[in-house]
Amino acid sequence: MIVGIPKEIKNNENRVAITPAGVAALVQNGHSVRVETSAGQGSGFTNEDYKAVGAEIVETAAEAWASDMVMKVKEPLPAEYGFFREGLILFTYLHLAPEPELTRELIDKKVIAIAYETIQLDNGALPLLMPMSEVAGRMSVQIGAQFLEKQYGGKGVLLGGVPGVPKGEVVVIGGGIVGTNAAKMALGLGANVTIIDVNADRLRQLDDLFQGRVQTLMSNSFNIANAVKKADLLVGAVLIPGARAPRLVTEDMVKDMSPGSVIVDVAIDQGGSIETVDRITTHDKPTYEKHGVIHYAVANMPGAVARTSTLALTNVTVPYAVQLANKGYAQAIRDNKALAKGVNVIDGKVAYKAVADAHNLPYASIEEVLLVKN
Ligand SMILES: NC(=O)C1=CN([C@@H]2O[C@H](COP(=O)(O)OP(=O)(O)OC[C@H]3O[C@@H](n4cnc5c(N)ncnc54)[C@H](O)[C@@H]3O)[C@@H](O)[C@H]2O)C=CC1
Ligand SMILES: CC(=O)C(=O)O
Repeated sequence: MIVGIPKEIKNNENRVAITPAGVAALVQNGHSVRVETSAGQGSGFTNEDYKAVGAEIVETAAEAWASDMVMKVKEPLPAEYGFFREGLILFTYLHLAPEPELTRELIDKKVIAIAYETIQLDNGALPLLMPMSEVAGRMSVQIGAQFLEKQYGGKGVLLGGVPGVPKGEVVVIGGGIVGTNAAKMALGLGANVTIIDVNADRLRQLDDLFQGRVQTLMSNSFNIANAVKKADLLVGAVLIPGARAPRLVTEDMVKDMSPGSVIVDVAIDQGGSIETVDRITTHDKPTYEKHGVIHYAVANMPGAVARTSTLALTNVTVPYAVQLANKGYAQAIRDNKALAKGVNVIDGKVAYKAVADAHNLPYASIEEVLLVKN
């Protein structure tokens, strides 16, 4: 199989979908890899690094896309839709629930679109989302701490406080991978931390993990309103896999926050969990202010720490890419239930229920689609 690696084109997206180690793994399995020139630059990998392990360097995005399978990091942007074609395997983050136009293009062009973020193990874990959630969760607090500084428009609160002065209040909604990593960083800085989740078992685990050093709260609008009101830094970290993020923090709750507080809505890639997060921001201009509160809503946070993120991402994506390349997508999906859950669009049908529901489109299970192919 020929595997293509285009250069990422999203604002400040410095990650790349494969490292030289990943190229080596595919080449050892008998595949060819085309890497668009300088695709690895932002992550510290040169064309020569890729050539040394057997990749072909191609000059244009079109040449990289003219492959059997394209691996990317971020969802394709409109400038890339022209490269879609029937039978192309696209293996990348897709976040289709808030992206009707992209969903329609993938359906119409009959792309086999496999989303990193919905590949799911039997225990519910999302192994290809996890490393980037670890990165974004950790970043959310360092970013929030920065924007709380006066010169960035913040209220001038140091999250750890100092002896004799109150600590900052960090409220995290969603106690999964992003939320846990945000809490670790916030505790490390010495802040008071509250984690809100809808899953009582998860709250128990968090209470054990942090040995009572965080306040856990059941997610309901009463608890959220009270917690948000006192937050210096609010981190949005909820997820219902594949679905549009639930809007848990209302505009009125944001109005109740004190001026100069900061919201980091990590869940923006699934549409955002806070009512006043009404746009996606970029690393170039990461924040806007509403009701006196600073809002940060960058959908590719890990792109800013690309070296770490590319290594962490490709550690988990490449083994699945090798399966897809070795077996072909249909057999790979039949053999690997976790991978099958990654299929969002195939043969012009939406094969992930939450995505179909988000767009009021018909849903066809992957089993049905594969049966027709037999
Ligand atoms: N902006 C960015 O650059 C990045 C964004 N993300 C996003 O961050 C979000 C969180 O990801 P993970 O932590 O990996 O997900 P996760 O599945 O590990 O955790 C989500 C948590 O939300 C909780 N939850 C669901 N509904 C809730 C509700 N109504 N109230 C309170 N909690 C609720 C779940 O019980 C779960 O514990 C996702 O949208 C993910 O795509 C991840 C990485 C980078
Ligand atoms: C998860 C995701 O969307 C990202 O890492 O950019």
